Amino acid sequence: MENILEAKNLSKTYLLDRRQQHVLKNINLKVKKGEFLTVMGPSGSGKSTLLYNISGMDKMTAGEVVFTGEKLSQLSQAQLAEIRLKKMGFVFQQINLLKNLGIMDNIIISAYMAGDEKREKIKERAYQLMKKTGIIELAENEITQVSGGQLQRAAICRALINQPQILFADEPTGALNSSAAEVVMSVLQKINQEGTTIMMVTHDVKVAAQSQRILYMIDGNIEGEYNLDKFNENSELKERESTLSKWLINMGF
Ligand SMILES: Nc1ncnc2c1ncn2[C@@H]1O[C@H](COP(=O)(O)OP(=O)(O)OP(=O)(O)O)[C@@H](O)[C@H]1O
Repeated sequence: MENILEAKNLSKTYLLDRRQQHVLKNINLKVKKGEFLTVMGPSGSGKSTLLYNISGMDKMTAGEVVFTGEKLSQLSQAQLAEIRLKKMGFVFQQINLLKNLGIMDNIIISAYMAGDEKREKIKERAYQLMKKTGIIELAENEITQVSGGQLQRAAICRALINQPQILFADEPTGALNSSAAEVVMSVLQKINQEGTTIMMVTHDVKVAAQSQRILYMIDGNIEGEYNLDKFNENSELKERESTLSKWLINMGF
């Protein structure tokens, strides 16, 4: 399968109290088009930093990231912003929807600001996304009137409004109770099955077990990789979760 994203010797170093802290150490990885990839590892191992650097949200210290054939290091800030707006979607643990806008306006604002399309066309796409994520009845609500799980589904709609090729999700279920997390994960699986590549960070084994491949990071390195592809789509989540758990324990999780 074709790669959508590739990191080559990706490194990130922070200067902290005049000391260099190597948070990503020559990371090499490939993300295949259409796959659902998860990054796990202990707190502080560099998972979020990997997501931010591989998506061009943060500036890598060394190495290269190639996204749909383009080298991110060679792009200007404006070109990077354009790619992030139109080809990438982002979902975070903290759901940063704008408080003074309703659900619908929060979902459509980035597409509307991009200025390429008429509002009605964008709204039609937003309705389709809200239908898919089960929040259609909330379109006219204020964001203070809905639950955390519904808000996260609205955030997913916002992330998908420009039809990105890849969705980056940093702990998308981290702030949710288990039933809301389940719904959000079924939404992510559906989106993935429809063709959007997903790269996600999570601490939660049950959440990770719903993806296809898991990378395990320790101290800025990718120390292992586990493939859940051998399970077919209908296999029990419990079975996937239990074999993944065994592997993670071996990795020191
Ligand atoms: N802006 C920054 N400046 C300095 N150090 C940073 C910065 N961002 C992250 N770090 C450091 O980089 C390391 C990796 O952080 P990162 O957030 O990527 O880890 P993580 O694996 O996602 O952790 P967690 O699971 O706790 O979210 C940590 O030691 C962190 O303190």
